[in-house]
Amino acid sequence: MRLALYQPDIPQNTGAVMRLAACLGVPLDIIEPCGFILDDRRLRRAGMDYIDHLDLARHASWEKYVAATNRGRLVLLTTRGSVPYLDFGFRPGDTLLLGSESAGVPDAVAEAADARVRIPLRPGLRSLNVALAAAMVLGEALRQTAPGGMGTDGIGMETGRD
Ligand SMILES: C[S@@+](CC[C@H](N)C(=O)[O-])C[C@H]1O[C@@H](n2cnc3c(N)ncnc32)[C@H](O)[C@@H]1O
Repeated sequence: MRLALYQPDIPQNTGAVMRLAACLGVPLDIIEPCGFILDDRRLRRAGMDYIDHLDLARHASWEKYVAATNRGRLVLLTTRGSVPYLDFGFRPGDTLLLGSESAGVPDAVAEAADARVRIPLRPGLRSLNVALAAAMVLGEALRQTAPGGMGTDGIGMETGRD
């Protein structure tokens, strides 16, 4: 299982996804350009020292990401997905791709995905924060594919920080 962020806009969100990926032992791909400088201090603050435990790959463009990665299925999280994520059968090699905060992903990227899943929301409400959407779907994907394997119990890194 991997996570991928398509052209993220908000460093605090990217920091939160980095922390999620580090804590659950899931590699993260960031598809640039980002709406901020990737070593932005706001991102460091959000990702804190968890960033140092992250398996991170950066890609200069969508085309370079597609060419460079040897991955399984690309599962796009999108509010326009046809399949509710709880009805989707995840596989261990899947990459969960999330869109940018401002615009999601372009049609060409959505069409290149092998599947498009959505988190059902109450009528009239647009979308979740990208990091929360990532956490919900990653939790379900790991529950299905790695029962009992959502990382080791690393409680108490004893850094004195949350
Ligand atoms: C703030 S949302 C993007 C909203 C954007 N205006 C759009 O139309 O896609 C950022 C990302 O979080 C994920 N996301 C948020 N809510 C979601 C939902 N209900 N179902 C699936 N993915 C969701 C998607 O990957 C989305 O591209």
